[in-house]
Amino acid sequence: MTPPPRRPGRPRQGHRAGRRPRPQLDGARLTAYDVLDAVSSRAAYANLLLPQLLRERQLDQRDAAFTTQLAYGALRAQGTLDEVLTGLVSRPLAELDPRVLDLLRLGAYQLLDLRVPAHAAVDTTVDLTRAIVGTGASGLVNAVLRKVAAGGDRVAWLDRLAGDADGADGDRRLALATDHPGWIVAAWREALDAGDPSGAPELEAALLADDAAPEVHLVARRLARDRLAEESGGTPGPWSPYAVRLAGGDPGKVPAVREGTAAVQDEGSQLAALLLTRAPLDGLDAAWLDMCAGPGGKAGLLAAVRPEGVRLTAADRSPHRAELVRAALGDAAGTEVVVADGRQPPWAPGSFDRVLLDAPCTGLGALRRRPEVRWRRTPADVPPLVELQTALLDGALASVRPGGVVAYVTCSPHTAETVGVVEAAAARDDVEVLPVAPLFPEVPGVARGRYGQLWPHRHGTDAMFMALLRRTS
Ligand SMILES: C[S@@+](CC[C@H](N)C(=O)[O-])C[C@H]1O[C@@H](n2cnc3c(N)ncnc32)[C@H](O)[C@@H]1O
Repeated sequence: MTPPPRRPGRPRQGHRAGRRPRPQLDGARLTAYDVLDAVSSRAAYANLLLPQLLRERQLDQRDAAFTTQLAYGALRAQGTLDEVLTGLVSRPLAELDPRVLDLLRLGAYQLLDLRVPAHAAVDTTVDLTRAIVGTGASGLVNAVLRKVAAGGDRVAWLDRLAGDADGADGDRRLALATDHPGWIVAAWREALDAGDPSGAPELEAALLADDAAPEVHLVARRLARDRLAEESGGTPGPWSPYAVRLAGGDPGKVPAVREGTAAVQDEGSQLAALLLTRAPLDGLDAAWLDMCAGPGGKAGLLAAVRPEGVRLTAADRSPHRAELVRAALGDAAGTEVVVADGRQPPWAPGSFDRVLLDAPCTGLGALRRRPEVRWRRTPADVPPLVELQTALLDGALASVRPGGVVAYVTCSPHTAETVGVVEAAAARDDVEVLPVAPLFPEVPGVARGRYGQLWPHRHGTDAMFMALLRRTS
């Protein structure tokens, strides 16, 4: 086992240094706790912090895998774990010391989801509590976790929490069983058009797919896909002609990724960029715009696949993200990067033949990648984003010439951010909707009415939404 790392963390309370030898802390559990603590106390992103901690603390492979399982799992299951804990603590959870709450989540997750033997889960969490918070708190943690263990496994707890809910209330059971907030379950049901009970199996599959770790996908930008597959040990992706899917390993070690001729990019994002290129167009096809381009994933692919002579402008409101786009485009000829607010485009109206609007969104389509996001996002996040998306789509439609096309893309299947925004624009006299599915005949199950929708459970991609609009005059 790896020796326990020194913990940076917050100052400990209730522990007088020098009086008692510090218990031998479990490095994996301590690191997982530190991730939970950083997420709840300073809104850190686990997928950025965890790899950094694993590197710094040099956990061995087995401990690193256990840490990842613990940290991601407990963050993903947070809402369900909190429902279990709520009935076992005399105060509202929000009134607990946040460190104690995170420790309880960590312990309860081991008991309910990992089936770690009760004595190991409880004792290690009590040791952590004593070291991190103090002896007083360790009594509470001990008592509560023993009650969690006594309540049986996850199924027994779900039976108690959800009762025999069925029909519409079945969503509550589904929410608890798949670790999603109820509003996201309702949003998925709507997006899958799974309003009737026969849609339920797909709804469950869609929710479960959010709980599985995603494969790493690469995009071959400036080398043949077969060569990339060969040098990375991956296999060609099923949908994008540029995609390679990796079974494992560090993509940063693939020579083409290091050299910049390939990059990490979800296959769904590749299709979203390709949508722009596949749209039928009458007349001139010489100027493309990626209006929300940072950090440059789709712009990088567009730059690589555009026909000769096409000029690509990549814009972003954020100077920092525009800088990342510059790095992604490298020295590609016929490209320019501008810092611009797409709601008030600085270029002349109708300047472009094709415009990609990969709009800022809730990111609910990539829940697999960010375990804590489902609990951080709330329904109140949606309306301001819809307002921004609507204004950006207006800007995109103003930027395209009559006869030109706008691809509207989000990494969210939420109906308000997707169909809602596009239908409002499509009601204009000078806009027509072009069906997406015929442009992807090789991708089954992509049609969402006239629009396109990828799903992790159907396509093994993020849940990207795609729509295509043409300016008619
Ligand atoms: C979903 S991300 C784009 C991802 C990018 N297309 C890629 O594939 O790497 C949305 C981007 O929109 C930018 N953005 C937000 N509001 C904007 C605005 N009003 N005008 C232009 N860009 C904006 C954000 O800075 C962010 O980089």
